[in-house]
Amino acid sequence: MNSSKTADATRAEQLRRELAHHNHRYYVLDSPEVSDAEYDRLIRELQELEARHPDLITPDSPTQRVGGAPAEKFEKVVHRAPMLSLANVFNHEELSDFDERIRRQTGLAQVAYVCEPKLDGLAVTLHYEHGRFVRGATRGDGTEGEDVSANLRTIRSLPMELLPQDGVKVPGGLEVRGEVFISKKDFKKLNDSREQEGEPLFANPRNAAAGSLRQLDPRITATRPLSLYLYECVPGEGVPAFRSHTEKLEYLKSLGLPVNRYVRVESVEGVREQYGKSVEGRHALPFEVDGMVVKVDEEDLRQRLGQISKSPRWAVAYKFPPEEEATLVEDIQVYV
Ligand SMILES: CC(C)(C)c1nc(N2CCN(c3ncccn3)CC2)c2cc(C(N)=O)c(N)nc2n1
Repeated sequence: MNSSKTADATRAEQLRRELAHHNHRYYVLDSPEVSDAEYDRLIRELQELEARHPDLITPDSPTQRVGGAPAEKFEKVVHRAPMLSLANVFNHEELSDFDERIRRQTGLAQVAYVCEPKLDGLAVTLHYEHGRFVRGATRGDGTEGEDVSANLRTIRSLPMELLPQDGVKVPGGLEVRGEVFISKKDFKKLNDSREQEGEPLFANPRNAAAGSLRQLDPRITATRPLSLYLYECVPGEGVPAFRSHTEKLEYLKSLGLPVNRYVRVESVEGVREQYGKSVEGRHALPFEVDGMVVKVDEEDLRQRLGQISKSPRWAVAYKFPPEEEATLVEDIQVYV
């Protein structure tokens, strides 16, 4: 390479690193260090360098998020480890049954549970190799999903390259799972703009997220305000063995991955209390939820409990009652 080309290559690599850092600050930590104008200036400088030297373009460049031509169809992907389902509990008594069965099977007087908002989105699995995002898929039937990598790349909070914080070592291979969703604020903006354009409105954020992620044309997906939170990490070479779920979530955060901050560790009494608060508090959350996911925190307890067919014995979805407007419709039907 001649000197100016080498200089350009060095500058392009430096810009990619800077932009990945600012992307993490803005979309994952929600605390930008630079203005949007400054961020756009950096992106434009990288785009100009890549236009001058197309061979400098790397797949994880922030300029590659906006996706290429549409695919004919989605490729099928078989999940290396099945994506499990969740048994539902609907009331305190069923929650107590869940807790009592675990205490009986483990001989423990008390169990620590992690409570996570149950995001009303769709489950995905993401693969990173040597820290680079290489592929992502929908959950599908738990065994086989669809490769939606090009669409996932458009999600700004999905790092194209892991950003290890405070000296964490990046594993050779990493598979993480989480939920793609659209926040309430972004959903309203999306439907308002569709109304302006005379386009059909989305019924709810979950449908909008599912429809956007399953677009064959990633350029359309890139116009949709998709968000992502990760909550699971599949065991793999170079991936530490975690003592608890909370430790696992800290690890995901330390790699620059977005993790929901509304997560708490509670005793079963605390879960009950948290559930009561969340039924009321769900309207204050920035995203739609249809319950809480209650998970045993300790990894060794999970191992001892295992799973029944497709659902873990160590986690349940603690569902909220359907929204009041649903009952209103029933009343009208009864009245009619
Ligand atoms: C890893 C385990 C199995 C414990 C797990 N599984 C989940 N799900 C399974 C069933 N899923 C599913 N999806 C479609 C059809 C049937 N099951 C949808 C994801 C979780 C979903 C959420 C969420 N929504 O916020 C969450 N915070 N944690 C989860 N944790």
